[in-house]
Amino acid sequence: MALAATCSRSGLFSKRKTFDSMSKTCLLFSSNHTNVTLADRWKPPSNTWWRKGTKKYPRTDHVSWEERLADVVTPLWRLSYDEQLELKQKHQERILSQLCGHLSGAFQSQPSSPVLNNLSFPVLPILPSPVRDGYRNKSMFSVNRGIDGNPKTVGLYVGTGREGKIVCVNADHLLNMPEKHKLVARCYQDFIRLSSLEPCLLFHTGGHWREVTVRTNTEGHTMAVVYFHPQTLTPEEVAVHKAELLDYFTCGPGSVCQLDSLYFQESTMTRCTHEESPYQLLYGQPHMYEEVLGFKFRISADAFFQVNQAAAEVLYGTVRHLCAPSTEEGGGRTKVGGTLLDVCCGTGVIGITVSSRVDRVIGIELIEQAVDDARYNAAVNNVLNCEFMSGKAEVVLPGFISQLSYTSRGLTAVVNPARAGLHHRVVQALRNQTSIRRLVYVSCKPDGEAMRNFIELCCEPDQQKKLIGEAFSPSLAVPVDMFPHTPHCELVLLFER
Ligand SMILES: C[S@@+](CC[C@H](N)C(=O)[O-])C[C@H]1O[C@@H](n2cnc3c(N)ncnc32)[C@H](O)[C@@H]1O
Repeated sequence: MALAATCSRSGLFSKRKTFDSMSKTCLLFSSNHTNVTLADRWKPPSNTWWRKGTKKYPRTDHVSWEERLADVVTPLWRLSYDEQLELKQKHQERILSQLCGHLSGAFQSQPSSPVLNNLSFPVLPILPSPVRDGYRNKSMFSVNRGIDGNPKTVGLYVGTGREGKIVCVNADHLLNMPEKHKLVARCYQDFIRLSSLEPCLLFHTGGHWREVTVRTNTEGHTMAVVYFHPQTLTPEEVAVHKAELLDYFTCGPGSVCQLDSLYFQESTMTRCTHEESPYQLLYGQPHMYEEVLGFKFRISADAFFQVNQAAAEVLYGTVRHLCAPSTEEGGGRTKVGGTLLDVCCGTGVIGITVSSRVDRVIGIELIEQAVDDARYNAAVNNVLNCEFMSGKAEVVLPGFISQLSYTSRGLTAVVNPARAGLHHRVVQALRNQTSIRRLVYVSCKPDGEAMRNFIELCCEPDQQKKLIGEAFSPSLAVPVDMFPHTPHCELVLLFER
């Protein structure tokens, strides 16, 4: 499909093209892929084997561990950025083609269904990330055996437990990693090598030092969170090692990192929330702050924030436009009004950036710290029409959605779940609240569980699945590149009915 070639990749709201004019210039979605391009030929590099003739050999002997790590974490690093975008565009088109395939099958018995008639919808050209290298504002480094066998190595993994071989490789050469994150990882490695405690490689085999997460913001502020398995240590013994860690990063060699916050979490599970095991502030500021579309956001250690701040502005600008497409009239923006339901709202970024265009925003979020941030963020930005509810959306939403009275200006939903997608009960609640005419789905993995959600939003009414409300139809797709050098991107999909 020639879509990527025919549409400009200038920013969504660039001076040359407005959002509306771009959607008109794009070809309509079609599943006929005729042009074979680099994007079609590209295959992810195999990290375990290389081929010579018909034989396969383990790759360890000719490819460095660093190169193998780059192939795992940033598999597109050998391609130019234009080639990367072309590849991602094709990939998103294939996913949308699958969705259309499912839906056309599902509606075969109803040839006059509006969903079937609306299966040609525009897919805009992928919006590029304004920053391509060193863009990550959050990195998590593991601790495990390095290339030289040293178990106190801090980096990222190559290989899997299933293959029986995991090697922890320093991440210094990765294109998406900022210098500050590399520096903190190196210092943490030096620290644990000095420590008398062992690293925790497998929970059941003992050891204490675990991952470190590093977060930075546009102003260069840095937060580090060190995860620690207490095993059988007493609180007094743990306190000694916490003090050593603090001393190392504030007065010792680690002070070169100039940390603004140092957190410590004693955790016996892969991931613990603040409620399960508190994030203990050893030093500095409790929060990070970031600006998005002119609003200031507080981000707690436990809260989600998009990993690429510059691209997040592009994403949230797109989402705002699709949630509340206000127009400029007489020098000012006309308000769209109505209520916006922000499901999986995190620190409230989507709701708050849309707030001036609607009458009311209701956000729902699982992580307590993120909900506290969202309430704080609304208040600090003087936004008075947002309220945030904490809990699982599948528990909270079905209870109150039917009480949302229909206002003449309507009800819009925006959902931005984690990779696991939305719980079936959330889809049911959204679909069966007929006041919702417009739904914006933001997904970082549209070919995973999100695809199941798309199908449930658009399939024929199904009494058994309690999907009773009128079906939605996809009407516009906008891929946004949040993760240069990787095959991933965000997909913003507008559904209407
Ligand atoms: C991809 S993040 C998006 C956050 C926010 N929309 C943003 O742009 O920053 C997904 C969010 O969903 C939350 N979440 C995960 N499972 C949830 C559930 N069952 N109910 C409500 N929120 C959930 C996560 O804590 C996380 O904050």
